[in-house]
Amino acid sequence: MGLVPTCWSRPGMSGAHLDEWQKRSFDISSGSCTPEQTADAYRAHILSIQYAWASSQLSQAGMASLLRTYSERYAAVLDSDDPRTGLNNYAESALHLARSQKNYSDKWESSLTAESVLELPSVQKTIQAKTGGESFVVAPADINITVGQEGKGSSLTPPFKNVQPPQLKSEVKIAASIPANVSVERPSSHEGISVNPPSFSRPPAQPQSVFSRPSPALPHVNPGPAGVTQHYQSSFFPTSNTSKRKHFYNTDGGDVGREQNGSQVSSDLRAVTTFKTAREQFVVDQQRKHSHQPQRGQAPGMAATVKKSLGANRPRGAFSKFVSPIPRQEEEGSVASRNSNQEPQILDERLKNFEPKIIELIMSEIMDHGPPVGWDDIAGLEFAKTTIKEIVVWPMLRPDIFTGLRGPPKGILLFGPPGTGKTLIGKCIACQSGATFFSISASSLTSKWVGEGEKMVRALFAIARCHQPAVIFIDEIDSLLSQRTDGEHDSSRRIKTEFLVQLDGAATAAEDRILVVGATNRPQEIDEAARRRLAKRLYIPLPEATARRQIVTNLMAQEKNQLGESEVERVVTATEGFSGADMTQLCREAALGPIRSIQLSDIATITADQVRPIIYSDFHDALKTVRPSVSSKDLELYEEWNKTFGCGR
Ligand SMILES: Nc1ncnc2c1ncn2[C@@H]1O[C@H](COP(=O)(O)OP(=O)(O)OP(=O)(O)O)[C@@H](O)[C@H]1O
Ligand SMILES: [Mg+2]
Repeated sequence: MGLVPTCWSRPGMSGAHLDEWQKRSFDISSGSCTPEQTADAYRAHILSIQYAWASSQLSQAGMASLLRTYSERYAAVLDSDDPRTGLNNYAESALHLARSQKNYSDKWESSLTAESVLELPSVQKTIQAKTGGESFVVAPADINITVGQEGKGSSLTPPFKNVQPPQLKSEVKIAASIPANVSVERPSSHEGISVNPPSFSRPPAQPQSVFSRPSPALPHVNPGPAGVTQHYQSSFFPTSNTSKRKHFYNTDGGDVGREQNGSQVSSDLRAVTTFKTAREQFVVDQQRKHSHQPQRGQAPGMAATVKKSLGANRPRGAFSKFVSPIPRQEEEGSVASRNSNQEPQILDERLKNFEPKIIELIMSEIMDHGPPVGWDDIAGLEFAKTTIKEIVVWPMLRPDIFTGLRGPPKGILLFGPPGTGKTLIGKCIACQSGATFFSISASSLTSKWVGEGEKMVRALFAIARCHQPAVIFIDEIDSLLSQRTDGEHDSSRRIKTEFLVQLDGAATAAEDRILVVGATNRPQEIDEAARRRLAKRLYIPLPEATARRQIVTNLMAQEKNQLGESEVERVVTATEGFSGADMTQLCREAALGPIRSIQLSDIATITADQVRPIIYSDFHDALKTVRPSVSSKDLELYEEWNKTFGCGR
């Protein structure tokens, strides 16, 4: 006994100091002390250790080791039921208080009501001793029992005012459900008021847990009767039933959601612990991910169209989804729940025959973010815009009216010279139609694997069917649906065939609200079967004078300019044969005019306000470098094709 662990010693610790500690230890364990004295001495010893650690006389490791040693000895004195050596912490009265402790499915409620405290034999005994055998009834409400504050006087309510408290030394506050303002102190003797239930003060042989129970290895001492104030979170504390407690402690992440009896405690437990198993964390991440995905096809006019990446940008690191090549037995039963967490978009029965990889690839083609494009942003093209509104927007909004003969066509082809706004119209449809908008490029439907391409096309239409109303926009559709030739590769031929079947075949039901919008500047290369299926073929011509004026006015409105109406008119006249893209390019070039007029030496210091406005001469200069990109010969071809196949007036 009295051995000081070697970890106590550390450089700089004096020999005299060590002797002192050894002496104190010996005094405690010499056997000449009463249990109370021994307990007090151990407690003082523990405080000294903490003090020594706090004042840097003791290392962390040394302090922890000593605390462990002395806390155990201290606890042994408290718990021993031998009256010669211990304080019998598990005395009858303490067990009595703990008896009504509920199992861990309920919030723990102490039996320590005002009545029960008064009924305690030790309390009655004390009261009777002090009042000469008189007994009285006390209204429990708002009783403030503070027993045993040595030298501080009594704070008892009137009926107790003559009662002298027993000689107690410390205070234990029970923060459980004691009725208003009842605070009861704990005596150091087992004859006094003992309100600390055993499972509170020291659950025997409990492993380390997430609870705030002090650990012997930490600078908190074992909760004892004196000198230590404990605030227990009773609802987090497990029952004293060992088997249940064992189950409770052994509950791993997988059990958390499965607990039946322990739902209250487990939810509380989850509230206090931040630990999650990898699987739980994964489920939470997935839910978060999918909850962030906007509802598609719900809000017409919602902003935004940016094509999602085609999977290449998705993380492939440690956090990417691992798909085991062999389905595990135990997982098969929980496929539904797993799917509900991980792949909610693949729940549809109609998609069950498709590989998740393909579905994921197609889903990534859905546009749902990006700069909003409105109909007014498209200059001119009034006929095309009106027709598209008729075919796309209104039937999407009022499917009940657009039925039968009024039903929209299944396909539209936008054709015309480059840079005239075909892609812009596609973006506008994406924003304005309120439909799920798939922007598909030919490359995303082709695959190096034989047979994958057709599957992709089938999956595309199947997913679109699940997300109706849907618009499938295929820019540069000529690359996908060009004329079928004898020499072409078999796989690309099959993709085309599949596309035609899906577009107008048995696979497509009459009531399906799926519209394919194709755009091309090479309409003559489109396969004749595809041409027929893209029933509405709209010519998107070069902008007329009005449209060109609108483009210039719209773009100049965003910049500081000094263009008069007549000057704008001169620009419009000078740009005959320009496409919309050419007009945009011209305005960009003109906007650089004021910058070019700045001296090179000033460019670093000039403020934005000092840059002069755009003037007509800037356009004049720009017109020298920007030329129309569409030749008149090309235009004739478009006009010709429009006369033959187009649906315009
Ligand atoms: N009618 C228009 N109104 C306003 N801006 C237009 C118009 N047409 C073209 N533009 C401008 O030209 C740019 C290019 O247009 P867009 O990409 O729609 O051309 P396109 O018809 O798809 O060409 P391509 O056939 O080469 O794909 C647009 O971003 C826009 O700035
Ligand atoms: Mg385009």
